[in-house]
Amino acid sequence: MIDVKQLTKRYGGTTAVDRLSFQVRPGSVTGFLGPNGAGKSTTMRAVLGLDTPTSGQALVNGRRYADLAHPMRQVGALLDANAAHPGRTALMHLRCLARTHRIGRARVADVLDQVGLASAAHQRVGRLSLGMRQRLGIAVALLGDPGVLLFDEPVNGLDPDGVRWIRQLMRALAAEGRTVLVSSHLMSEMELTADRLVIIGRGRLIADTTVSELTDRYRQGVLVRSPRATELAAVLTAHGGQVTPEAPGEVSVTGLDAARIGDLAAASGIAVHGITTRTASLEEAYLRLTADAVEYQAKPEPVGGR
Ligand SMILES: Nc1ncnc2c1ncn2[C@@H]1O[C@H](COP(=O)(O)OP(=O)(O)OP(=O)(O)O)[C@@H](O)[C@H]1O
Repeated sequence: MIDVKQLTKRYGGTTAVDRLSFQVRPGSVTGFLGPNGAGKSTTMRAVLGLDTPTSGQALVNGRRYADLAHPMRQVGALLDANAAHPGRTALMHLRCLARTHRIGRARVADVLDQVGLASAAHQRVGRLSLGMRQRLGIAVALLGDPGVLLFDEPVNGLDPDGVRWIRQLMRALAAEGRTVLVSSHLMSEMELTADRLVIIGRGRLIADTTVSELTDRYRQGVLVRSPRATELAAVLTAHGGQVTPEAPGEVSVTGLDAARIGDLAAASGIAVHGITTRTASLEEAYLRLTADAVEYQAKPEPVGGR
C-alpha cells in the first residue's frame, strides 16, 4: 500500500507537488497520469525516499522509506533504465545489488529469467538495447520480491512486443496481490493496463477514479436510428429527453438512457433500427480533465491560416 498524504515538494520557486493526497491499494494496477511536468516523478521519488518532502508524507506500508527495515523486500522501482553502470554485465549488476541487500544468488537467476534476460546475462549493460535495459531495471525492481512496485514511464522507447510484455507483467504482479503504481502521460496505454487512475496536473490531484467511472462520467448520450426519427424525437422530448438531429433518420439523445428510449419507442409503435450509447474515449476525457494543467501547448492555428 502506498499512502501519499498532503505531499508538497518545492524546488526553489517551483512547486512540483502541491498538497497531493491519494492511496494506491494492493491487487490492482494504478495508472499515475498527468501532462509533462505534472509532478509524477517527484511524487515517486518522495515515496522512494529519494526526495525529502517540503511538507506532508509519502508512505509505503504505513512507513517512510527511510524507516523500512528491508526496503528492497518491501518496495521495488524502475525510475531510470540508464541507472546501471554501463561497464558491468547484467548479471554482475544484479549480483552486487543482491549481495548488498542480502538476497541469494538463486533469486538473481530467477529475475533474469522472469524478465527474459537470461541469455543476455553476460552482456555489458552499455551494450544492451533500451528495451533490454528497461527489462534489467524491472529485474532490479523485482529482486527483493517486494509487495509494492513503482514504474516510471516503463514503456518509453519500447517496441510493441516490449510494450505488451510490460503490460502483461504489471497485470500479473497485481493479480498476485501486489501494489502496482505505473506512471505515464499516455491514457491510451493506461486504458489497456490500469484498473484505477490517479490523474494529477501542476502537482495537484485532478481525479482519483477507476477506468470505468471515468468513462461513465464522460458518457455523451445515445444515438438512435429510426425510419420515423422526427416522430420519435417528439415522443422523447415530451418525456424529458434533449434531442439533436444528426444524419437523416438519426438523432442524438441526452437525459434518457438507452433502455428508456427503447421502451418509449416501443410504446409508441415506432420502429428503432439502431441504438448506441456513446462514450467519449478515455483519451478525450483525460485531455479535457487536464487541459488547464498542460504546461506547453501548441498554439491553435489562426482561422484561415492554412
Ligand atoms: N530537481 C529539480 N529541480 C528543480 N525543479 C524540478 C526538479 N525536479 C522536478 N522539477 C520541476 O518540478 C515539476 C514536476 O516535475 P516532474 O518531473 O515530477 O513531473 P512529471 O509529471 O514526472 O513530468 P514528465 O512526464 O515530463 O516526466 C516540473 O516543473 C519540473 O521542472
